[in-house]
Order: sequence, then structure tokens, then C-alpha cells
Amino acid sequence: MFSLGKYSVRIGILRQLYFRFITQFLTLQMPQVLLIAGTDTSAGTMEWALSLLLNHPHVLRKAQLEIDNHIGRDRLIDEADIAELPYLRCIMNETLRLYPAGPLLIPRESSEQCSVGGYRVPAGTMLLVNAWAIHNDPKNWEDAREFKPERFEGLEGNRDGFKLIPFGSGRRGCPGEALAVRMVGLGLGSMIQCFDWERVGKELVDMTEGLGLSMHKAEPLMAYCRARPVAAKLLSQI
Ligand code: HEM
Repeated sequence: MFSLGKYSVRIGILRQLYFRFITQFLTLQMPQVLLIAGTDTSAGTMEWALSLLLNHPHVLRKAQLEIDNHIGRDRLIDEADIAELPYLRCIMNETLRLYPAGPLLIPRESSEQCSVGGYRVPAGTMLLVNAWAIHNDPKNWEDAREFKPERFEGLEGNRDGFKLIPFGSGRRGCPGEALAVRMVGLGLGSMIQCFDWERVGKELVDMTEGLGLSMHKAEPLMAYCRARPVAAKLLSQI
């Protein structure tokens, strides 16, 4: 048994799970790989982001204001707008920090003996990078468990050294990163632009994390939404 922050697992079970996951992954054709790796991660990130926004309505209002100011009320948000919406990017980074879709990245194997943080790692050792623990470590982040998109103001891209690594790093880093940022940005941005969102009740949205190799919500998000005048106007033109 070993502990990886909140991930406390039996190494044998983990090895088996990864072995099954990786062998299945390797037998898939490239389009299947891209679909599997790209859909759950992107959809899950949007669900976490909207849940966080519902629990922090002032952040939602600020994001809506940014979109309204930048885009106006005569057209829908477009992929090209994402780069011009820094606060929306901050929300995405903060969501991926708190709830990284791949919390343990993809396992590595040491090709030769090395030393990591003072520990001797023999050649052929399976190595897991606990991105979740790095992202939520109070040594790395002030108010680590708080949702504060402003902490990323001024940051270019989706990495902050090795403190923020939602897409992994190096040769096996996520090849879909650029697409994911555009798709999550467009999906989330459209939902914010076109609808007003409210929680179903007075209680906060349940943010419990489900079990699994990817980070998904234990309880699917339920929310009320109302089309904003901009959406009604634009949809009536279609
Ligand atoms: C929010 C969305 C996404 C997140 C958070 C995410 C995150 C990750 C992470 C953490 C890894 C492991 C990287 C590592 O171990 O260094 C990974 C691998 C991968 N991702 Fe993504 N991903 C996302 C979207 C996508 C999309 C849209 C695609 C493609 C259409 C994609 C394709 C892949 C593939 C093929 C791999 C395996 C790469 C390899 O083993 O060399 N991902 N992703």
C-alpha cells in the first residue's frame, strides 16, 4: 500500500488497472484513441468548470461580463475569441488545477537508474506523477483548495513551470492540448454567453470526486439555465 496524497492505493491493483488500460489503449486505432482520450477529459473539465462557477456566482458574472464586453450582443463566441478572453482562460486553468482530468498522468518507466527527490529509483521502475497532489499542494499554492481564477492573471498558456501540468509534460505530454483549450473554451464560453445559470437548490453543487483513473464528478451536475436575450436573438436568425 502506498499513498499519493488523496490517492491511497494498493500498488498491485494499480499496476493491473494500468496494464489493462494501457494494453487496451495500444490495440486501438488512432481515431479511437483520440476520441477516447479527448472526449471524457474535455467534457469532464467543462462539467467541473460549470460546477465551480455555480458555486462562485461572482466569478460567473465576471466571465459573462468579459464575454459581453469583448464580443458584444450580435454574434456568438468563436474559437478565435478564446485567446482574447483572459479571464475565461484563468477559469479553465484554475479548474484544471483543482480537478485535472488525468490526475496521475500516464505512467512512465525509468530507462536507467536515477535519483528523484533523494530516492534511488532502479531502472525499469514504474513511475507515477501525481499531478493532483502537485496542483493542490499548499507549498505550491496559496489557499490551494480555493477556487481563485485570478491567481493565473498574466500567465501565458496552461503551464506554470512544473506546478501546473494538467496536460502532462515531455514527449508523452497530451498531444490534444491545443485542441482541448479551444474546445473547452468554446463550449464553456458559449454556455456562459448564451445562458444564465443557477443552482437547483440553495445548497452548493456537490464537488465530490468520483473514483477512477480520470477525474470525474461523483454526482453528475444538475443546474437551471435560462436563455439570455443574446441567445434568443442569435438563434432566431438561424
Ligand atoms: C481538457 C482536456 C484534456 C486534458 C486535461 C488532457 C490531459 C491529458 C494528460 C494529463 C495526458 C497524459 C500526459 C502525460 O502523461 O504526460 C494526456 C494524454 C493524451 N491525450 Fe489528452 N487531455 C485532454 C484532451 C485531449 C484531446 C482533445 C485529445 C485528442 C483529440 C487528447 C489526446 C491524448 C492522447 C492521444 C494522449 C496519450 C499521449 C501518449 O501516450 O503519448 N487529449 N492527456
